[in-house]
Amino acid sequence: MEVVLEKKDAADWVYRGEGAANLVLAHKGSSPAFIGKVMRIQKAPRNGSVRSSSPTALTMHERLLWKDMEDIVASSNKELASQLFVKHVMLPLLGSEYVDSGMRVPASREFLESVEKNVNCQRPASRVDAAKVDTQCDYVLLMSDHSLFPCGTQEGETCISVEIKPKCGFLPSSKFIDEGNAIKRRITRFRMHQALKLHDGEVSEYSEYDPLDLFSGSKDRIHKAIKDLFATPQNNFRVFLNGSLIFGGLGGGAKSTNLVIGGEFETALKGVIQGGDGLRTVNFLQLVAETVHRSGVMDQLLEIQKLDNLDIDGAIHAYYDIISEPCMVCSEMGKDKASNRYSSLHSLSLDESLKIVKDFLIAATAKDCSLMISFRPRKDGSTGSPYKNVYLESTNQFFDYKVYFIDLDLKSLKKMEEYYELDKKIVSCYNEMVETKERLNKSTSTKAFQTAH
Ligand SMILES: O=P(O)(O)O[C@@H]1[C@@H](OP(=O)(O)O)[C@H](OP(=O)(O)O)[C@H](O)[C@H](OP(=O)(O)O)[C@H]1OP(=O)(O)O
Ligand SMILES: Nc1ncnc2c1ncn2[C@@H]1O[C@H](COP(=O)(O)OP(=O)(O)OP(=O)(O)O)[C@@H](O)[C@H]1O
Ligand SMILES: [Zn+2]
Repeated sequence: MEVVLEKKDAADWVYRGEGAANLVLAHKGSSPAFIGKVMRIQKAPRNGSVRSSSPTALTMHERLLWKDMEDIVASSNKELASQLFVKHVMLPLLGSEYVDSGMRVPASREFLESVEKNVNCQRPASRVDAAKVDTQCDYVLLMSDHSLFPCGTQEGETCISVEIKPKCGFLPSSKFIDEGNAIKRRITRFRMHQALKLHDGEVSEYSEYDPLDLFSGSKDRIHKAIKDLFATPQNNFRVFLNGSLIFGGLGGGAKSTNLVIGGEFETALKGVIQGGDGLRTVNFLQLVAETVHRSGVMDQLLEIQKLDNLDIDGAIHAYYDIISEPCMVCSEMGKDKASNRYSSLHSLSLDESLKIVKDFLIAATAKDCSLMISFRPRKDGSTGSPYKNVYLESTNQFFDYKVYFIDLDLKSLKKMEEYYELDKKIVSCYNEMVETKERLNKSTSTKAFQTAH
């Protein structure tokens, strides 16, 4: 018999977190079907103009784009299309070991309304203002709670997990990058985006994190990346202890609320990570770095991110050909310049254009997903664990670990124009910041020269 979540079930679900598109709840009841699970509920923007990850159902052009994936094309709504995208596109690319495409469970409108009422007070105000639970949607997505080990932890056992949103880990080298955007070949999108986020008040300080370190394959650089993420977690780094947030911001968004800070974190690590006061955090960050390095997952993710090999500066032209509209980028650029530079893209076959944009969107998902790495200390002498293990030399401890990717949602085709616009904004804001800095440095050194003479 199919289970339908009813109003009475709402009390069993507690707030876990959210992103721009989904609200995530964890099960705290005793229903065997739901123990160790989280529920992902689709949100709807309060004001129609707020970005949404996909339209109600796939558009005609999206159906064309995904034509090789029959059931994605046939899906009647965005949640189903997105779930099938995870299952049929992202899972084979990333590996079934690392991806859980979840299960759809019917939910009544009363259940969704009740859940929303229960958790609203815990949600960051900015998220509440931006979107509400989509009560039109009659399904939720049930997935394993990746901040726990399945079958629960045995008595006295603890599970600590880290959630990392690594963002894009490579510098684009496409020949279609305009000279005005040449900086993109030298500075990562994440680092440039920090300038815009700072300017717009989305973050309060500039993160030192550089995705190139995390994706470098070098143990030392990965360690640096983890330390930088810890210093400025924004929405890129969180830690959970037995499913409860112990470090980082709740509710996603770069400017999150309920930020748990370092001192409390050191205390929370007692019993999991050995070491005297002040050392447990250091040891934990080492454990995370060692595991990222050892697991090799960043290489797998990088390969998929690199499906974007033309950059938005190239892919946008293929997009306009797919939607059969005049290319806005070429129009703005003027005929002569554009026809020289982008004619090769505009003379591709439809299938070639489709491949470019499809790969770009798959890469966009891989650039926006997060990974959850969970650890549990191994008992002395225990063998036969189904999990991989990692040794933390500084504390002489062994840990079981597992890695999962989360938030592998399908990006909508319509976003191509937004990507192009945002990219321009990011580059221009970064260039402005650099120019202002140079001007300030110049005037400081002139003043210093004048004072000295
Ligand atoms: O464009 P970006 O790099 O800012 O990424 C967006 C994320 O912002 P971030 O910079 O990571 O804080 C953004 O995250 P936040 O809302 O800032 O937590 C979303 O993940 C968004 O995806 P979608 O609209 O939900 O499909 C993301 O949009 P996509 O670009 O992945 O479509
Ligand atoms: N399977 C899971 N197990 C444990 N925690 C999860 C799981 N899925 C999501 N979460 C938690 O819920 C939060 C929000 O989930 P998710 O990133 O999927 O939301 P989203 O709205 O799709 O994000 P985005 O803003 O990137 O579009 C995550 O940051 C994570 O902390
Ligand atoms: Zn063009």
